[in-house]
Amino acid sequence: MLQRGRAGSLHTHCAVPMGTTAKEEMNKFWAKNNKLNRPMSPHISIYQWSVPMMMSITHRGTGVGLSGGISAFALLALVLPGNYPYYLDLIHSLSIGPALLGLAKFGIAFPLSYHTLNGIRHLFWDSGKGFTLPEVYRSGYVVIVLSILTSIAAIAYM
Ligand code: HEM
Repeated sequence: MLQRGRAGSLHTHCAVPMGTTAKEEMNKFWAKNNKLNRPMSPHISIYQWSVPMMMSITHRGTGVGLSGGISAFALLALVLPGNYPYYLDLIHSLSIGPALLGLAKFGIAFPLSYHTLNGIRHLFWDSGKGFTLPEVYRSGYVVIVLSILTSIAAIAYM
């Protein structure tokens, strides 16, 4: 970089020698960490678990789960020979108990309702509001309770 010195004269300023690649720097970084037996960032084992943290992880988990589930459903619909009512009848013919069936339905309904409601919480945060710790907890509990209630309501209609 060209900089003007105190006396006003121009001189070049070279901060980093360009002798190494990013990969070499990373290798050096990890070799040093291993040699000094340093714990790996972000030190997952030393964090104290909290409700907002669990909810954040669950939002990502349900987002990825929904993406995978919907993609799998769409692909199966394309490649399987039968149609939807056929497979629905097939499931009915297995005579699965109501408890297991309810659990399976909850497993489908909950990720969708949780991700949608928590997504609305995220969009609300995007307005710049609701970031005090009590507000984060309060909106979190509202989302958890509403997700469970809407999932149970959806199961009743499934
Ligand atoms: C089947 C429907 C949906 C799928 C497959 C889906 C999938 C995903 C995925 C994969 C992510 C990224 C998660 C991460 O890496 O952290 C995500 C994030 C997000 N989703 Fe969804 N989503 C769906 C529905 C919704 C709905 C209905 C809403 C809102 C009403 C919503 C709001 C959000 C928001 C706000 C984020 C970003 C959260 C952040 O800032 O970290 N999503 N979603």
